[in-house]
Amino acid sequence: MIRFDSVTMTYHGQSRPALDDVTVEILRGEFVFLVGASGSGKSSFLRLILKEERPTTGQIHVLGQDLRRISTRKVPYFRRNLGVVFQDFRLLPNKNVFDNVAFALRVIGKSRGFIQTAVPETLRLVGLDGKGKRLPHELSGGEQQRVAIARAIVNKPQILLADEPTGNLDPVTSAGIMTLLERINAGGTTVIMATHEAGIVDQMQRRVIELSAGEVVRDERSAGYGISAEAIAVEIEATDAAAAAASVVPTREPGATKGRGRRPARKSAVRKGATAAPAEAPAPAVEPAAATPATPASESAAASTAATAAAAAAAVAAARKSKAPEPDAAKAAATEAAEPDTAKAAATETAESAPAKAAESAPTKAAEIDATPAEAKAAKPSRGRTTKKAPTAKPATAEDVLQDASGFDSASPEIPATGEDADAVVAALRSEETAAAASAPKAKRAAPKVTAEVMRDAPPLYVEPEATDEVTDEAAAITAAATAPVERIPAAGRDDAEPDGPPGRPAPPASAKKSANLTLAERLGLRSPAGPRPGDDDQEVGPVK
Ligand SMILES: Nc1ncnc2c1ncn2[C@@H]1O[C@H](COP(=O)(O)OP(=O)(O)OP(=O)(O)O)[C@@H](O)[C@H]1O
Repeated sequence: MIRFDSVTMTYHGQSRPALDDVTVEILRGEFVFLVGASGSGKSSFLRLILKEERPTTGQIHVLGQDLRRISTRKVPYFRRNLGVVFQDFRLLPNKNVFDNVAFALRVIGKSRGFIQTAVPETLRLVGLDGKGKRLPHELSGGEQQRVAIARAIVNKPQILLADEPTGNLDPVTSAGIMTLLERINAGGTTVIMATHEAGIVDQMQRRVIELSAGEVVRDERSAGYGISAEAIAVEIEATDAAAAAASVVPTREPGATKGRGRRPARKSAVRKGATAAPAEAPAPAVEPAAATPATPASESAAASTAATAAAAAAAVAAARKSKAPEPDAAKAAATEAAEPDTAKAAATETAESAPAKAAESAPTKAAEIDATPAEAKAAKPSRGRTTKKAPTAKPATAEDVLQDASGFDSASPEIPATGEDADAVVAALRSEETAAAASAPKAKRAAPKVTAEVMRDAPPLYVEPEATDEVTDEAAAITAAATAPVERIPAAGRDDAEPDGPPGRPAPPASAKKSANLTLAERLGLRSPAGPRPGDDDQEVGPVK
């Protein structure tokens, strides 16, 4: 279904490839997690499948097509087989739920009748029945993501690509989204999801492809998030913090970060023991199918280091972004972040004071930076976590939606064939976006991570109807009574037989005579002949007399 053959992709102007000699095959119906540290190439992998980027070398086949052979003009049509979901939902803020989902269908020229059937059906599938008239800002984050998922699947794509779909959601809501994706996958859709959520990956035990510095370093069936992904994330963040510190503290201990420049994370993973958990034996080299669970001690050390590095980097970055004088505490913490021994102290110091100082001088900028003090604290009990960019639930532009949901590439001169005038739709949406900018939802902070416990305890998103319940049983009894075959008593066998039936036919039974005086509702069993019973709905179903 999807095949990468020795794919290397280097972005324009970059020296290091985002993906480096990647060869993988994903089969129809698989559920695949793409994991790896920030910058390891997950989004680039998804963009290549979408043909938003093209490989520098190597070949990609999707749905049996060599992507090199799909012309720019045909790309929108190719993308109709793919649904895409993002971390920041990308809904049209001034369109209600129904129209957000319908929009992609309108643009690709689906009939009004199709839309009227497909949209409610899909909303029901994602658990949003009855919410079609709500605007995105009237929904919770989880509901907004379900709208985005509904939009991605309404055209029944064969492949669903999800880039950090739970990154903006709290753990319980995230678990609900995962049950939804699982169900979509169970329906036959191939799902590829990039994520940092160790809890989700560990709990679901699906195929895991792990990237590190653009290379596939692990490809396991039924796997967890894996120690190497965590170690890489921790190491990179620590390195980032050290690099940030280096840039603001020109004269410091020469040995403090010697040889610790940003480097291929795979090598870092091998060195994890020396960096994140000095008390532990070095972690094993990354081998396919050889992920070893982290010991609690190494986990906690890793988490502390991650928190430290993240908080320090945030403080320094905030100060640098604001062009304000760097807070001393931030400098010190960032320097210390490179030293595992002082990680904990630095985390506390940084989390409590440095970002606060930085925020004083640049409140808006500081809010944009990842790893706030609260997050740094939240990171403590969890496994080594990365510090992704602070997710922002930004509203989509018309082009985004067209491109993401229906395969319209705004860079492409071609607009897919439409039932409505796509140009007009886009123009109208642009003006709506301008008006909506003021009411756009505020940026959210990253949610706490999903743990395996939360995944286990998450209520299913779909509530299957109860097989039996009181109302159903009662209704069934009434229906059975109303439709039960009438007992026919042969006229010859009755003493009181009256010759009132047509010759050759049995006379109507006594019950039939009696029923002649009943109302329609009574005859159908919808109303008791003895009058309403206690608790009966007193609405009339038919003429009483
Ligand atoms: N448009 C771009 N131009 C240049 N370089 C890019 C571009 N997009 C990504 N990169 C670089 O390519 C590498 C891989 O980035 P990518 O976004 O694929 O990583 P990722 O694993 O998805 O990260 P994250 O988890 O933070 O989303 C990074 O080094 C990144 O800086």
